[in-house]
Formats: sequence, C-alpha cells, structure tokens
Amino acid sequence: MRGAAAPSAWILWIADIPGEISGVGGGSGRLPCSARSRSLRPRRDRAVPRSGGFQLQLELGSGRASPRPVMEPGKLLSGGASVAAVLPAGGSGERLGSATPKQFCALLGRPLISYTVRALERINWISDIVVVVSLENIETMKSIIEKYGHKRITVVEGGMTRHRSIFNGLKIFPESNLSSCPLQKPEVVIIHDAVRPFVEEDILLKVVLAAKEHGAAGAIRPLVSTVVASSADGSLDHSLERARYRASEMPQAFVFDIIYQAYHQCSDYDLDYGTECLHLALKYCKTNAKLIEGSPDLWKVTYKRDLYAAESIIKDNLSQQVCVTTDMKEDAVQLGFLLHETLKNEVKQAKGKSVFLCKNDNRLQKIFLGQCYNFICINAKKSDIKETQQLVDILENARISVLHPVVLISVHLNVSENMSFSSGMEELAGIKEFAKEVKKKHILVYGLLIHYNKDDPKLQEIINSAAAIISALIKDRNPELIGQLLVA
Ligand SMILES: Nc1ccn([C@@H]2O[C@H](COP(=O)(O)OP(=O)(O)OP(=O)(O)O)[C@@H](O)[C@H]2O)c(=O)n1
Ligand SMILES: O=C(CO)[C@H](O)[C@H](O)COP(=O)(O)O
Repeated sequence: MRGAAAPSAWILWIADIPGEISGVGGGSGRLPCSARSRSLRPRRDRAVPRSGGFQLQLELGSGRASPRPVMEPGKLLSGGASVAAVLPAGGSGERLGSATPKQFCALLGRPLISYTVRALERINWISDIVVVVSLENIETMKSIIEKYGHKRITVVEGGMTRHRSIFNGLKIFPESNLSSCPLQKPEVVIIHDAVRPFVEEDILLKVVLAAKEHGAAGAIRPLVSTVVASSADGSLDHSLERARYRASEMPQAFVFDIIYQAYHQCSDYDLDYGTECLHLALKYCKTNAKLIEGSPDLWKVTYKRDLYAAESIIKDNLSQQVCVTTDMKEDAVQLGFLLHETLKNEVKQAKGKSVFLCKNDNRLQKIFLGQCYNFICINAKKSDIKETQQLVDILENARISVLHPVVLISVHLNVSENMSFSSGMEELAGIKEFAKEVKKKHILVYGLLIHYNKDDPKLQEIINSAAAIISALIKDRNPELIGQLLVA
C-alpha cells in the first residue's frame, strides 16, 4: 500500500451490460515427434469460397458477468462424460499476411490464442486442453501459458496441415488409461480452432452432449453468400440452393474413439487436403454428426480485418461494466452519483443501486471476480490522487489486469469558484508520471478535471460531457492517452 491514507469508506456504484469476458498456469510441454515445414505444406484449392452503457447491476454478482462458481476443474459433465479439448494452432496464417501467425497476433496486447485458451479453460468440466503448435512456436506458446497463468494445458507439436495437427493432438491421449501418461483419454473430445476466440460455454455444452448421443456434433451457421461451382473455362457450372446448405464452423465434438479411429483410417490425401473433421467421422466411422446452430461470434479469424473485428468485440465486452467509487466527502458523493446516473442513462434498461463500500469490504472482491475492468475514482480534492493510488493498489493485489487492461479514470473536482482551469492542470501534472508507472501493471490511468459550481444551471451539461469522455476512454482503451488530463 502506498503512503496515502486509505479513506474509511467508499461509496461505489456499478453500471453493467451483461457479457462474458474471457483468463488463466503451466503446460507440461509434451512433444510427439513430427516434422513440419512450411514449404512442404500442401496447398488447398483456394477457388472454393472459404468461410471464412450501462445496465445497472442491481446486486453485486448478478448478471452474466457474475463470478463463476469456484469448482474443481476437470469435473465430469453431468451424465458422467469426461471431456478434453484439442486446439489446433499450428498454422502460419497465410491469408492474414502477417509475419506472425495469426494465433500469436496481439489483441489489446495479449495473443489471440490466450483468449481462446481462456474461453475453454474457464469451463470446469473440460479436464485437459491440448494446444497444438508448430515446432518453432513451442517456446512462444509456453511463455504465453506462463505469462497469463493458463492451467490444464499440454503443448503438442503440430503437423503440416490442420488435420495432421489435430491428429497429433489426439495422439497425446493414451490409448489406454493404464498408460503412465498423465492425460486421461476422455470420453468426448472437443476440437476447436485456436483462432475462434469467442466460443461460449453454451455451444460447447451443446456439441458435447450431442456428440455423446450421436458420436459427433458440430456448430453450423447460415451461409452468407451463395456457393457456386465453376466449370473448367471459369464460367458458372451450377449454384447451390443457399437455404439448404450451412457453413461448418467450430467447435466440434466427438466420442474420442470415433474421431481417433477416423484419423487412423483416413488416407494421406484426407490428411493433406481435407478440411472437415465431421466428414472424416462420417466417411470412416459411419457417424452422422448432429449439426447445431451456433452464434455469429464463432467465426474464424482469417484475414487482417478479422483481427480488427476481434479487437473491437473484446473492447466492447470490456466496456460493459463500470464501477464508480468515491470517498464520503459530500462534493464527491454528489458528483459521483450524478455521473453514475448519467452513465447509466446511456442504456435503456438501466436500474441502479448504490452500495456503501468499506475498503476491506469483501464485496469489492466480488466486483473484481465479476469482471469489472473500468473504474472511475472520484478524488474529492482537485490535486489529490490518493483515492486513485489506493484503488490502483487494490486492483494490483487482485491481479485483475493480468488478462485485460484495466481503465481507471481519476476524476478531480474543482468546486472552487475562483480557481482557474490552468491552475488545476498544473497541480495535477503529477498524474502523468503516476500513469506511466501504473501502465507497467496494465492499468491505464486517465485524468479528468471537472470544474463546476454546485448552483451552476449548466451542471448537468458538464456531467454529460464528463460521461461522454469517460465512455470514449473506456471504449477506446488507448494506451497512448494515459496520464492526459481531460477537462469536462
Ligand atoms: N498445419 C496447420 C494448419 C492450421 N492449423 C490450425 O487450424 C486452425 C484453422 O486453420 P486456418 O484458419 O486455415 O489457419 P492457417 O492455416 O494458419 O491460415 P491460412 O490457411 O490462411 O494459412 C488455425 O487455428 C490453425 O493454426 C494447425 O493447427 N496446423
Ligand atoms: O470451419 C471448419 C470446419 O471444419 C474448419 O475450421 C475449417 O475447415 C478449417 O479449414 P481451413 O484450415 O482451410 O480454414
């Protein structure tokens, strides 16, 4: 804790739009041998189209962003199935056209694959997650696991094609549970592309339960464009009736023995040119997969624009909940409440409740577990950042910025009538250095000066301007703007 004395109590308001935000130790780094070379990689036929506010949280911990129940990982799914997952991540991302394979491209500073890993890792009924990466990226993957504290991960070396990588991932599970291998062969295995980060528990559960019943299952989506076939001279041969067809997406799930047998029996041609696991289960194990409609967010990051879209979705998810804190001083409370009301009015379904929060109140922990990544700290004194400093300490101790950057807006009130803006700015110049320091902890601090007079008829206008600035800072999460002192 820094030198600043902690306020005896805080008032806190939370504004929330429901939404899941993806998070968390050590891989065993088991490597079956398999050579992989980019130049030897078979090319597939590219001619075939490729598919590519604030609602107020009433009770702390309510809504979709509420803390998940703390359960032992690796629990059996109800009905008794053991479930593991294989994430193929051994590609080079040619279509994206970056030197870095897309699964390692950073979104808000964190590699894409970490988001996907977190999306599966947070599900306690998935016992093991096998991540398949190319030989040259094994160390990168291990450092990602270490840095973001991912758990239950085994890293396996990939193959020249996606099918070969998946097969390598499956081979890591022992054929017999009597083997000395620490990974137990699961009853059902999920296969999910590492470059589809927004997979939700709901669809995973659906494909797993359907796979248990039917042997195989996969997520589908309506086609966006019509599929056509061209003749040898490049003219239209025929087109498919769009409504009858679906795009096959991920996740998919399989009874382990079915997909394992399918991969063992399939030809080299299948392994080198095939793109569909469900097809292998059908062709080699006579298993008709159950098809399950998935959400639009299941799309695969393929092109550069998909990276931009993914980052926007993450930012959007992160901006759905905001927590306004202030100490007990009258001006701060009044302003905090007005600000809170204004922020909350930005969404229609707003219903609010304020709670008093002592600094040791364990409800603060619930807010962190509830995945709030935006904090507005109202400092009663214009030039004093002690409440902000204290909140930074609490955030740091709670380690919530490990997975996502936290936005902290340090609001300073200038209620004095004779104080000019410029003198307010001077006194707050220190916030720049403070923000630079704190950025190392992945906490983005911005300053906001609200100069007002309680009886000013334009007070609401000033508050509206403050709320608009706050919304923009939260939505943008721009690390280059930290330490700037904005004026409402
Ligand atoms: N030899 C390969 C090729 C692909 N994949 C993985 O399979 C998933 C889906 O494949 P795709 O989107 O085609 O990825 P890339 O092959 O990397 O992309 P591109 O086809 O544009 O080169 C990705 O997570 C990718 O890393 C893999 O594990 N091993
Ligand atoms: O959508 C899928 C259904 O199985 C796969 O992700 C897709 O086939 C992968 O193919 P490619 O690696 O060529 O993009």
